[in-house]
Amino acid sequence: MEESEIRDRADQGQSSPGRDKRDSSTQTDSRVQGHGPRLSKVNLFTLLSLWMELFPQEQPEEDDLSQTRGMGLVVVHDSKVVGLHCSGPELHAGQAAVIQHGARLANCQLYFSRRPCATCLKMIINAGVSQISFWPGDPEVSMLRPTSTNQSHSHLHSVPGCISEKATLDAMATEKLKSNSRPHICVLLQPLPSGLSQFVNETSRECDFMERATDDESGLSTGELFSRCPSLHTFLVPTSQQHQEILTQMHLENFCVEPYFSNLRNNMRELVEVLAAVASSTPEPLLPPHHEGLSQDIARHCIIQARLLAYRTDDPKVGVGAVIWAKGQSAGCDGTRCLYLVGCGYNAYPAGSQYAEYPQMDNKQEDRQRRKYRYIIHAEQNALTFRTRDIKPGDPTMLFVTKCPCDECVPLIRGAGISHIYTTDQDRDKDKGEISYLKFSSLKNISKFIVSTWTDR
Ligand SMILES: O=c1ccn([C@H]2C[C@H](O)[C@@H](COP(=O)(O)OP(=O)(O)OP(=O)(O)O)O2)c(=O)[nH]1
Repeated sequence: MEESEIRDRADQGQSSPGRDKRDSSTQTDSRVQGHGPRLSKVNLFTLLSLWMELFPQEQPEEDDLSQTRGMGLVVVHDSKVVGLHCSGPELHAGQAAVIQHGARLANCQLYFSRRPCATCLKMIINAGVSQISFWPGDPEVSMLRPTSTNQSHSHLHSVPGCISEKATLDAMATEKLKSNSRPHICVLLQPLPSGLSQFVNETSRECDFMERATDDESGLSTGELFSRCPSLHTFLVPTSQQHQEILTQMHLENFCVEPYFSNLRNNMRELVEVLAAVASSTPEPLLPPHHEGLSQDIARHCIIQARLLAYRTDDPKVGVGAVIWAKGQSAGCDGTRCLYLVGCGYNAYPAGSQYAEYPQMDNKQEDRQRRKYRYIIHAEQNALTFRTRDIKPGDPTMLFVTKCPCDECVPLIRGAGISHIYTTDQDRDKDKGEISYLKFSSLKNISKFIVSTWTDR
């Protein structure tokens, strides 16, 4: 369908500031030039949507009889993430977004981890979103699952040619909604920039979490990392035949033509592998028994979100990601229960300056005017500046950040009313001249959890 598209080039039609800057003639530091590639926005939003589908649930939300799968959803406005949602026991992710954002969904772009069902789609279209993108795997109303048996989850791959009437009717309705609606409904799937998989793999192995979690397993291959996260298999349709059948039912038969089909499956697998590398190198925290914040699995889930955001950094050398969640007074309407997103970000040059020629060098550059520190907005600063909700004094508000907050950020975090910080020991208590990390340790009245050991200090 012409509304559906697969982009063949990462960041096609968009600038790639990090790479442009790295190639510029002002680069003199070999470490800067050697920095890895970055995630495109589309890839970042796609990965966050897949990861949201796996948000830890109190009880499994999937209902074999209803055939409806849980889903993840990222709501984006002006290129900023304004909502992270997942399906819960009562509401689908799309419905939850309508309830939480209402008419503010107008002109937003939505990234779903599956093609949403007609029930969600009609409400989202009605809210006036500008674009709906979905992962081209098994849709929300599953086409892999047999209807009339009580087969377990593990059998749902193995039934080709068994698409239920419910799934077929849903596919027809979604197609009708799609062809009669204003928003652009598409598959936005970009290939990873070359070298990104390897970069994520290497940095995951080197990161604090992996070193401490699995000292003896530093040689794990991507495949092995992948096999440690079996839940990620849910995003890949097991056989080519089943996948083609599903795409055809979704009126995406043009995706079944070679070489596009093989490219599609390959791109999907590579993206899931990135998620596998990041997720499998982040162990569950060992939070102390008296801990009043989040459960271990939710804390881990959020730090993985921050780690994904870090791969979108503008800094040619150090990526930092931050995400802020708050706990409301009453149970929320989606699978995140009482938790709602406040904001998220990564370290980058000021918004809108992708073509600007800002200094990028670190402390090793003797000419201080060419150092980056006075120009880069820190991950926490972006998360706070572009927050989608106000921080309410009564609601515990949790910052997850992949690097120890520096002295520039600590007063902002305190001033904003953050009550819990989950971070790492990286550079803590160091004074590096242009940037120092001395204030964090003496920060009072905020609960601090250090990821390297995942204890409170
Ligand atoms: O709380 C913080 C602290 C730092 N940063 C970002 C800002 C800058 O983009 C980068 C600086 O990283 P670092 O302190 O590691 O300095 P470096 O000179 O780039 O690296 P290093 O001194 O570790 O070699 O991290 C944040 O986003 N949040």
